[in-house]
Formats: sequence, C-alpha cells, structure tokens
Amino acid sequence: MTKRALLSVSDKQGLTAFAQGLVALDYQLVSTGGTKKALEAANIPVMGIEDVTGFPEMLDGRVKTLHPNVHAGLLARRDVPAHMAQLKDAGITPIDLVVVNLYPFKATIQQPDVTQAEAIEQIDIGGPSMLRSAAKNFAAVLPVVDPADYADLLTALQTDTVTPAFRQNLAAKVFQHTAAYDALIAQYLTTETYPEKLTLTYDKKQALRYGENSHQTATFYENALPTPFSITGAKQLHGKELSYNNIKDADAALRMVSEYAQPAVVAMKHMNPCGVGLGETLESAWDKAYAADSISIFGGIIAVNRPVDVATAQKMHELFLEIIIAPSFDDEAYAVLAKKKNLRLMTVDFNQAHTADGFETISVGGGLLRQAVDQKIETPADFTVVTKQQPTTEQLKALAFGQQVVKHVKSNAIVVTTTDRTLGVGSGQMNRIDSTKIAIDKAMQQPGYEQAILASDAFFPMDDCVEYAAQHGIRVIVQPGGSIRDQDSIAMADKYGIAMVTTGVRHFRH
Ligand SMILES: NC(=O)c1ncn([C@@H]2O[C@H](COP(=O)(O)O)[C@@H](O)[C@H]2O)c1NC=O
Repeated sequence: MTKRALLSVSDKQGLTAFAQGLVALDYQLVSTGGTKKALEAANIPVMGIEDVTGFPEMLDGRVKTLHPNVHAGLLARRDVPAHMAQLKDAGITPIDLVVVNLYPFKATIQQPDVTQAEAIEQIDIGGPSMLRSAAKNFAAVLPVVDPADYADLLTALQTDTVTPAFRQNLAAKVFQHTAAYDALIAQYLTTETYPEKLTLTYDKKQALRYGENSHQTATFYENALPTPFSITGAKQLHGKELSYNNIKDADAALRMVSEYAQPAVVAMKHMNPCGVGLGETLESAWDKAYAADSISIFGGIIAVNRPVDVATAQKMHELFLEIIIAPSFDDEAYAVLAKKKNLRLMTVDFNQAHTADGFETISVGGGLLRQAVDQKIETPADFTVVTKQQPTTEQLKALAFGQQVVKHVKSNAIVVTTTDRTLGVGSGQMNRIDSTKIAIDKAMQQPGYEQAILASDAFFPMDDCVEYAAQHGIRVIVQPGGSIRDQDSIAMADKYGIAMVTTGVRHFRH
C-alpha cells in the first residue's frame, strides 16, 4: 500500500536524494511551499500541503501545517480500530513518515544586531508540532529531524529492518531536539537571572576516555550558545585528547590568567595555582611562575595571556607539561613545543574575553548550584589599614597581587607573594593555620621572601595565623576582616609591629 511522507524542512541539505529514495519505496510525498519547490525543481513528484489541509498557507507562513488533517493523520493509533474509522469518516489519510527541521532560531539570535521581531519570526511552531505528533506516535510514524539520519533510515526502509528500537531512537531525538529548541527560546526571552525553571541546553562536544578516574565514564558538553572565551571555546592545535581533569584545570587556569592586564603566566595543578608570575614580557612572567614552585609545575596546566614566543617555548619545552593554553603560538615556538607529541597546545581568543561566562553552575546530588562568578578584584583603594604600622606603596602593590591570586586558591587559602609572583601557596586545608604554615614554609625557601606579603581568602578566626606569619618574617598581611576576634589578630600584628589591611571582601573558593 502507498505510504505517505510529509516533508517540511528549512535546512534542505540531503533533501532531494532522500526524497528520491522515498519515492522509489512507493511513498507519496506532501510538502510545504519552499520544500515543495525544491522537490519539484529536482523533478520529484510532490503534493502541496494545501491539498491535504484544504487551506492555503496563511499569515506569512505562520499557519501551514497546523490542521487536523495533518495532526490526526500523524496521531491516529493504527492499532485502535476506532481511530482508523474516525480518520476514514473524516477523509483523512494517515501519514507514515515526517521529515521536518526547524526555522533556524539559534543561528538567528547569534547574528549581531538581530531584533526581537526578527528572532520571534524564527520561532517555529508548525514544525515542532508535527515532530512531536509524529514522535508521540513513533510506533506507527517515523519522525526524522536530523538530515544525518536520512541515509540510515533509507537503508533500514529498503532492507525492511526498521525495528521498534530504531523508531524509539528517532522519537527520542525529536524530543531532545524540540526541548533544546524551546530551551533556547526560553533563554532568549527570559530576563531573570535565576528563573523558576532553569532550561539550560548543551550539545555533546566530545566523549571522554574516562572521568576523574579511569573507572568513571564521562562526556564533555558545551553550551548550545557558544562561549568563545572559555575552555569549551578553546581550539586544540596539537597533542593528546583532553581528559576530564585537564578540562577542569585548564578552565581554572584560563579564568585566572584572563584577569591580568600585563603579561602573566598561571601554572595550575589540581585546581590550584602552584605558580603565578607577572612580567614585562611573557618570558619573564614564565621565569617567575616557574621559580615559584619548580617541583609542583611538573605535569602542570599552563595558561598565558600573550602569544607564546620561542624563548618562552624553549623554557617550557624543558619540562613535562600537560597543556599550554595561550592567545597564539609564534611559528617557531609552536615548532619547539610540538616536538612533544602528547603536549596539548590550545588557543583561545583573548579579544573575546568579554564573552566569558558571568555565571557558574556546579552539580550537587539531585540538583545544581548556580552563582555569579567571583569577578571582584580589590585594589589598594579598597584597603583599610587596621594596624599602627602602615604598608609601603610597594607593599600595597604586593597585597593587591596576593589578593587577586588568593581568590583562585581553594579554601582555606593563604598565599605569600611579592608584587609579581607567588612564593608559597597554602590551599584547601581544613583550618587556616595549616594553610598558613604550608604557604610560609614554601615561601621561606624562595629568594625575595624578605619583601613578601601574606594574603588570606577569609578572615582569621583567631590570632594564630598572624603570630605564625610575624614570627616567620612576614611584614604585612591582607585579609577580609569580619571575625568577632579581629581585634586579637590586629593586636598580634601590632605586637610584632607588622602592617595589616582589611578588604571587607571574602573570596572563598570551594
Ligand atoms: N506554520 C506552520 O504550520 C509550519 N509548518 C511547518 N513549518 C516550518 O516551515 C519550514 C519549511 O517551510 P518551507 O517548506 O516553506 O521552506 C520548516 O522549518 C517547518 O518546520 C511551519 N512554520 C512555522 O511554524
């Protein structure tokens, strides 16, 4: 018996070959205006949708297929005699296959200067309706939304191997597609930051070999609306496939390095910076980041905010590194670094830094948490000196640098720095004094320690950290303040004649 296929596609790639295949399989084709024209141009026999609905297309195409003759033909259960009898009584022919892809709403809203009126015209109504009707009735109707499925479907039809699982898979794809389509529309129209229904939509970017550990499965998804300045938007030029942990570390490194105006190098290990250096040139910034912790940088993820030059590349090449992410690599630098076949070299467009996500989302059991990214950066103008001793101008500069580093370190976070490099990083301890000891004990082995400052991501709950710092030669401290025992810490600083400033801003990072 002749079967009926309804074709209504915006993206006409692969259409005619597929339609020819359907005709060869004895399908009668029905189409909307543009699709019909494309088929007729290829001499493929096709009936106009108006011959099915009995109505011309209306309202500039807003109503073409929204008609019982279409939807009853799609939704009637073939295994329910009453349904088939109703179709017969109403003179409606069942539709067995639907090929629809939608108005390009996403591409439209990505165009610069698109108006809301233009965007709204690209909200497809009839297409999703047909897809959903067909997908609901997938037991009898084949719903096809993706041109990539045309070939497999034709083969399955030709070989009579359309299984229930194949049908279900097509239906699932339809509902994924229409849900994602609607999610984008909802996002586009939503003005609240934290709406009642959070309809984020992501596309699979790449399957990962494994997750955090080799016994865990994992996949990398990207936002349906691309974020050029992000680890997701970064381009891998060379090296082994990224791992789950690589992606997280590179993300953290990139976010951090993007905060600096002058040449900067961030070396990230296990989500904490082990070395951060600023310089007049990238090479001098590298020297400082490397010297900060020449042991931990081994296997590190490096993010830099200037093109990698050959001199810096040669120094990087001496080490085992996992990733270097940069605005670009000079040809010679690339040649040096690409000698290591596994080293991942990645670029990201720093001119697109304004596109960086302003919000971050993490999953927790049964839900997720969403917050504004901690974009706050304190300068000396934000500092209140709370001790008798005043910091020098040079020390204020170092305090600002330390403060900007410490907010990227896992809490409890303490860093010891100069004006342009870290000397010691104490991260992720369950109490502040342990982080203080780690940071100071590392920093004491470094040249430049005499000028070092100490920065704390949160207030000192008691005076022990200040005491330890003072007894180990630290002369100036920055911390948010706000503890009920602030006065103890201030008194301790005064006892040792050291300077302390407060910022009023906590920078936990969990
Ligand atoms: N209004 C309708 O009844 C309707 N029916 C189908 N469409 C869409 O029209 C497009 C195809 O149009 P054409 O064949 O004229 O190029 C497809 O993307 C399809 O999803 C419609 N358009 C928008 O809702």
